[in-house]
Amino acid sequence: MTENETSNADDVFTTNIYYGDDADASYIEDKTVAVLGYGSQGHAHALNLHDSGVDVVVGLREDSSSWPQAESDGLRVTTPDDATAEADIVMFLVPDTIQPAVFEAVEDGLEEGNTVMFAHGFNIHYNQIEPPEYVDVTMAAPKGPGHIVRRDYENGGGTPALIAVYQDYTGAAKDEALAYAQGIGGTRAGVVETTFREEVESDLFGEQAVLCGGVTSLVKHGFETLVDAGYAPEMAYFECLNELKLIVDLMYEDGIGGMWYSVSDTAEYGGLTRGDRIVDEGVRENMEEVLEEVQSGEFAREWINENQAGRPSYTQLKRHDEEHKIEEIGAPLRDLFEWEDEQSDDDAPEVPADD
Ligand SMILES: NC(=O)C1=CN([C@@H]2O[C@H](COP(=O)(O)OP(=O)(O)OC[C@H]3O[C@@H](n4cnc5c(N)ncnc54)[C@H](OP(=O)(O)O)[C@@H]3O)[C@@H](O)[C@H]2O)C=CC1
Ligand SMILES: CC[C@](O)(C(C)=O)C(=O)O
Ligand SMILES: [Mg+2]
Ligand SMILES: [Mg+2]
Repeated sequence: MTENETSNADDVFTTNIYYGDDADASYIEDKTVAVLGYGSQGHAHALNLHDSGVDVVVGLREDSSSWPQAESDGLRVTTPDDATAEADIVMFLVPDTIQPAVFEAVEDGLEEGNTVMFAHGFNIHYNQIEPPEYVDVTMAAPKGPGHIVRRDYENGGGTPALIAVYQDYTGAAKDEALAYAQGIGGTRAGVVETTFREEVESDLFGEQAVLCGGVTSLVKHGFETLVDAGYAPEMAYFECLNELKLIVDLMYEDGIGGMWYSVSDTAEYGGLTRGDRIVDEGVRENMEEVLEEVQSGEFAREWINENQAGRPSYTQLKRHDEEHKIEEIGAPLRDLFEWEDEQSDDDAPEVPADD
């Protein structure tokens, strides 16, 4: 299939989107990729690329807790600066707030024509990292959590991804980024070409307003409304959190219409008449405010300062969230799912007790 060649896609798509054969693996197959970090995205990129036949070296600090795991997964591991020195492509997959320091530590190992890559453009867009002019700077950003990027790939599928070029020193930056996105499984689902600015702003907005912030707030408000009115927390958990996954699965598979088709007419009428009263114009205005904070750099400054101060608000908010009744009731309910044992562990992220 070539660019934009899907059923009636040409009439609908507004941007370049790439699939399977649009990517040319030769742009990456003779190269060594250093994946710095072996967390959520790091393990997925490293393992997917390795399984796609790419030479991968993982870069980790010497006392890293991820080091033994990466080695037992069959990967070569060394320090970030050694990995950078031997690699043609260096993908930064340590946390955003750590990346500037790691970049500074490895920068001397970058050679002319190498590529510096990101899965999120925060540090480039907000000027926290300034790469030298003699390298390419690109992005391959999966639109999904790393553990799902790995799971999708292993199951023969893929997670959609974005590619972007910030600096094209070699003239091959885009082709190489697309080949990388193919290597991690992105072209199996669709790879959208964008810019660093668009990726950063849409990603931060999406995770704050809808995917992580908005949805958890909606779930907790629904749960609290039922529990405060005297309903059993177990029932409120199944109604407002567990079933959300099942409803979203239907939207994922067949769109919003597919979900309405499967639920009852009563649910459909109730949802169509009440939904906009819950998420109303005020919520829309709040979303616009959140987007504005992202676009102006206000959120980025706040997050950078929060880290410089040792994360006081983050730590407190996280603790508060972990202590919510919905978490207390949810854990034993999930433990008692009869299929829990078979489904666990290889593909489920381990949630540490604390960090
Ligand atoms: N999480 C996701 O699914 C997504 C993330 N992204 C982007 O991908 C990038 C990586 O994010 P994510 O995968 O969440 O990161 P993680 O928090 O999962 O990264 C953890 C990894 O970074 C290493 N690390 C942590 N601190 C340091 C340090 N001080 N020095 C060296 N290594 C360190 C850890 O090793 P150690 O064992 O040594 O602590 C571990 O290997 C970010 O740019 C993020 O925005 C993009 C799309 C989705
Ligand atoms: C939705 C959160 C995310 O942007 C992601 C998994 O895509 C992230 O930064 O982790
Ligand atoms: Mg994201
Ligand atoms: Mg993000």
